[in-house]
Amino acid sequence: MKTNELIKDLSLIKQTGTLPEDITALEIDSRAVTDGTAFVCQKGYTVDGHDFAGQAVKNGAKLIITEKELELEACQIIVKDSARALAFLADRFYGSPSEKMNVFGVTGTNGKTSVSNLIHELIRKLGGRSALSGTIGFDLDGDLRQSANTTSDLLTTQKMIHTAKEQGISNMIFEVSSHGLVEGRLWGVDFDVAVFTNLSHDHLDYHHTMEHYGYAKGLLFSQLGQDLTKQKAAVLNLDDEWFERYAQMTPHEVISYSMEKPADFYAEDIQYMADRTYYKLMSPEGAFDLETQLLGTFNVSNTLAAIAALYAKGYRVSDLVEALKEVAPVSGRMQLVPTSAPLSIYIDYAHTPDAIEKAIKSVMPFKKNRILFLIGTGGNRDKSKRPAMAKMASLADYVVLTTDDPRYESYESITSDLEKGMEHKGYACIGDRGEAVRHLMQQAEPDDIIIFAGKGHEDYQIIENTKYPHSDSNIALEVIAERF
Ligand SMILES: CC(=O)N[C@H]1[C@@H](OP(=O)(O)OP(=O)(O)OC[C@H]2O[C@@H](n3ccc(=O)[nH]c3=O)[C@H](O)[C@@H]2O)O[C@H](CO)[C@@H](O)[C@@H]1O[C@H](C)C(=O)N[C@@H](C)C(=O)N[C@H](CCC(=O)O)C(=O)O
Ligand SMILES: Nc1ncnc2c1ncn2[C@@H]1O[C@H](COP(=O)(O)OP(=O)(O)OP(=O)(O)O)[C@@H](O)[C@H]1O
Repeated sequence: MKTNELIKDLSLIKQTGTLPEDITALEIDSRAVTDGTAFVCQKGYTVDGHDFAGQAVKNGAKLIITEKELELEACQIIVKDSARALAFLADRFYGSPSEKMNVFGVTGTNGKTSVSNLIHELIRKLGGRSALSGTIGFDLDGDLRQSANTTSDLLTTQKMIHTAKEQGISNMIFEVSSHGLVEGRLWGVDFDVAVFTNLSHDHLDYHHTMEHYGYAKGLLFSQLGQDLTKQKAAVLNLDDEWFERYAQMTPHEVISYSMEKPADFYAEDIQYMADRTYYKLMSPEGAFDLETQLLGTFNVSNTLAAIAALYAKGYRVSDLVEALKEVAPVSGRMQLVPTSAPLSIYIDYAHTPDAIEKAIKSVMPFKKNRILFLIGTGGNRDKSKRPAMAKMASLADYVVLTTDDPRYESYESITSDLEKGMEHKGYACIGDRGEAVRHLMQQAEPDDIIIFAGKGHEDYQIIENTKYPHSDSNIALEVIAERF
């Protein structure tokens, strides 16, 4: 791209050296720089990209965008704020791709992956093409690639939208974390529909207060912007106390959904089965009998959110209801493990108090014997939620308290924090997750319902800084083979 074109209108303090005529790429990581790249220095919390500008030049960078003048051979553009400069440059370099696509953002404490995946799969079942970025990776219309974060850094985000657009995909779904919003990783993304699932205790090691956490999530709704000529909408959960505040953050249409009261989309006569859920969907286009393979109360809410989001972009409710029957559960979210043993095993990703409560309550309607529940928490992360998680786990008849990526924290430190919240004596503390799963399966009796929570789709345990292979379901099936 012509460098003059790239930096035209960029707010800059000064330029040193001669501007290269063209640049071949835009990067923020010196390790990715190749000949002819423009390198934008970004400050992290632990390291500062300005310290890698020299490395970037060695690797071929011809232009450095920096907040301070550096002792370097390459041309430098000095800006006041390099994060804002990056938002401008990435949007310009990739030709504002989000403006030419239908972009959906899904935020909330729980349900982001589930709702994003539902929107993505519904579009595809109805003949459209869609890309999805989130915890599970970057899914380019069925081609899954790895990504490091739920919400990727700003440059990766723009690259993903550009890649999807280049491949003729016209829909892009983002799972949006509060970290990503606060750090401006989505600056420049022109969202069409912003969806809110719910807000409850999580990530207080990062946000410190629920007020700040709630504010952070709200940034997505203000990011719908003020251009009322575009068909945009906020899809908000009427059952959550943040509904009103988020509605106030946007002048665009608000579409409500609820499991508890009349809303634009709401559920009546819900029936929970071990492998299906049925309800009557009340919608602006009338009432529909809805059937889904997704399980649990929270998935009723998630399906309502996804249907409302697509309705906002003109999809017919009847088509969505029909397509939903075929959509499979997201990997590791109340996923039934096939077994011939006379009991039910679910793998779930619940790792907040609210999600744990909902996971256990969702199997209660078809409980015949006991509910056995295994939960761990990560080491060196939000410790304040641990007792609250165990308090909710106490809803189960028998609980195993363990770890979920202990990192550098001792097993004992994690399980003793959890133990503080237990409300009955039917539990065991076993730090090693593999042993914990084994122990729980040794207790299992016919007709029990077993839930392994916290790991979901993940197939590893992080101990210190190493990932070890781990699968709750494989261990459970091994014990079943020995015992049943
Ligand atoms: C370990 C850690 O705390 N990392 C945070 C920290 O990064 P950092 O200090 O290591 O700096 P960096 O951003 O890696 O590096 C700064 C710059 O130097 C550059 N660099 C670095 C090294 C090098 O050799 N060359 C080089 O050019 C980097 O490319 C970057 O441009 O500061 C950055 C802010 O500028 C954060 O974005 C980053 O969060 C990382 C990405 C992270 O994983 N954060 C987690 C908490 C997170 O965001 N999680 C949410 C999930 C939430 C949920 O579960 O719902 C998510 O969205 O994934
Ligand atoms: N709408 C919901 N309300 C409460 N709990 C939910 C909801 N949807 C899912 N859950 C629970 O939260 C767990 C994680 O679901 P999901 O991955 O969809 O959420 P998430 O917001 O993407 O979480 P993360 O960002 O940690 O991946 C599920 O396994 C389930 O236990």
